[in-house]
Amino acid sequence: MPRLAYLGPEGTFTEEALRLLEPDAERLPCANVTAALNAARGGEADGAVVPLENSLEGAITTTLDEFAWGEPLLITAELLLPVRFSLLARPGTELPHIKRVYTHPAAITQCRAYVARELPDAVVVSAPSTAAAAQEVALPGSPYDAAIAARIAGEHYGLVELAGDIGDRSDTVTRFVRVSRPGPLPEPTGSDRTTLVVFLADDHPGALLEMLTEFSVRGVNLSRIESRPTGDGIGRYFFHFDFEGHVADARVGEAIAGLHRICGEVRFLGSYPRADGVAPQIKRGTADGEFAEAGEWLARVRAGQV
Ligand SMILES: O=C(O)C(=O)C[C@]1(C(=O)O)C=C[C@@H](O)C=C1
Repeated sequence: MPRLAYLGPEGTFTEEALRLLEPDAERLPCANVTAALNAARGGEADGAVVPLENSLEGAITTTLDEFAWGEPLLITAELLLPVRFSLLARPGTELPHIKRVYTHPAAITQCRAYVARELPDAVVVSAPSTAAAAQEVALPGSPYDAAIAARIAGEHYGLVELAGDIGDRSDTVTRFVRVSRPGPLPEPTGSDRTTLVVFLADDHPGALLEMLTEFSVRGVNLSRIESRPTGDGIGRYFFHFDFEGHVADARVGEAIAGLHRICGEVRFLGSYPRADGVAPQIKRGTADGEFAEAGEWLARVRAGQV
């Protein structure tokens, strides 16, 4: 039974994602995303489950930066989890009494319209996670009047739901990934995704276009591109890419090798089955067989068999 670290305490969306990804895993709750990833890196856990992006808010930047700078980890699975937020309070609390709300920063951005409309005078304070907020609000002397968290967190910590589904959109989804220390990759399934971090060799006109060309000419469809500051000053960025396909696919392998030739550093973060099961459209001339046939043709040309 694998032991998986996650952003705790019990009742976070990350825990729900972990339970769906690995129902039989032993769960190790951690105080934050970095601690969960470090537990996986250090061997305290066999892996970790962390949020990577949200369909409304975008990237979870802590996760992106950990993947780029920390000890290498490999993504082995992904999951798309619908996220529904509730306003939770101690029994007896009424909406007009709520002056201090506690929740995770990702929930603050996703519930902005509700808070502005229903709690215009409330101060919203950042918590380590939505469940940590619910746990804190449940304490009798808590300085907070309400938490924004999953309904299940309210049930777990003995809070009542004052309002449900308070997100700005009711179709919001967070994408979670399971990571492990480097080891064998998941086998290609025909519906896979690959994730990379790329550092430029130098800053020059067309550097981004050159990277994108490596994908474009091989028919590799990107699903996410993100720039993150390197920390070396204004205007210095590295790039995160998600794209369709598995590194075992010829077009993907060739694109990554191309990036390795032209960029400063490429960090491979894994090839793993897509959560939505969608198979990529293979453009003419980019199927594995076509790459193999072209290689054989080139070998004949080089041997003078024209
Ligand atoms: O606080 C939690 O419950 C989490 O699992 C974290 C997190 C996030 O980091 O985005 C996960 C899903 C929601 O988007 C809100 C918070």
